[in-house]
Amino acid sequence: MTLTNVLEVDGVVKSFGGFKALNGVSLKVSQGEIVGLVGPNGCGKTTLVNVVSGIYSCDGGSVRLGGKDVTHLPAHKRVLFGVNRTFQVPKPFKDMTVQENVELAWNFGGRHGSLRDSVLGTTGLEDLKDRVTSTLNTAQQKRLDLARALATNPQVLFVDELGAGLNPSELSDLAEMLRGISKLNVALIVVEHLMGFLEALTTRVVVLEAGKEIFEGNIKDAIRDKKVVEVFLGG
Ligand SMILES: Nc1ncnc2c1ncn2[C@@H]1O[C@H](COP(=O)(O)OP(=O)(O)OP(=O)(O)O)[C@@H](O)[C@H]1O
Repeated sequence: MTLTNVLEVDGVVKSFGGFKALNGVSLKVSQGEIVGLVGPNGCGKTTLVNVVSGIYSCDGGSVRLGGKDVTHLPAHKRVLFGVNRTFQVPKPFKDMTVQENVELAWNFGGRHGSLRDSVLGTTGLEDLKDRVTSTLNTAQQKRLDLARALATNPQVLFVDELGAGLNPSELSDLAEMLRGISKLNVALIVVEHLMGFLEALTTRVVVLEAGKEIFEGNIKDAIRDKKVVEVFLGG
């Protein structure tokens, strides 16, 4: 079976002043794949999410979505080419209900696709759809962030530290939810520090350090890799 690359990031560079937060990072992800993106604090994970989703422009390299070069498109246009992301700190419209937030995201995403009607079910928010968002707890707000991103019908979805602060039972529900989303042919790039969570979820991890990729492969091999161990444990 030939897998289609829905995301192709090639040699991306991003600088802040004289500091290179990303220094030639490449990444290919195929339809429905779940890839872990890991590395120590400040290695460039969120910057990569911001560059691919179009929040930041890049200073070199290219980003292709579904074969289309989107390197110079702003975030709101890239959404229409099938990329979206969640945020480490969710920022829903707090005075709106859960359903209204999802509707707004669906409008923003160009009103495409069939996910709109199923996202509340997929993210376990059906019973909360009429709740004003400010009354949701942290785990529920994170699920709403996921629902809003899904409502734009992404082919590629970055999930940025969605597991942080969740208890083991909430983490297990989240893993199940993400597996369900990948079965809808959405490619997931999961940014996470929780290695156990990633081991149960991903087929492949990419490890960044100081803006460069230092490992790509199976997580079992990653935790035995000399360079990876050095980066995480200082040797
Ligand atoms: N807007 C910005 N302006 C200046 N420096 C930035 C900016 N955004 C990120 N950086 C710097 O770029 C580097 C990479 O940051 P980034 O947030 O991508 O790391 P990260 O791997 O996501 O870290 P964490 O695991 O802590 O979330 C850091 O040194 C950070 O301070």
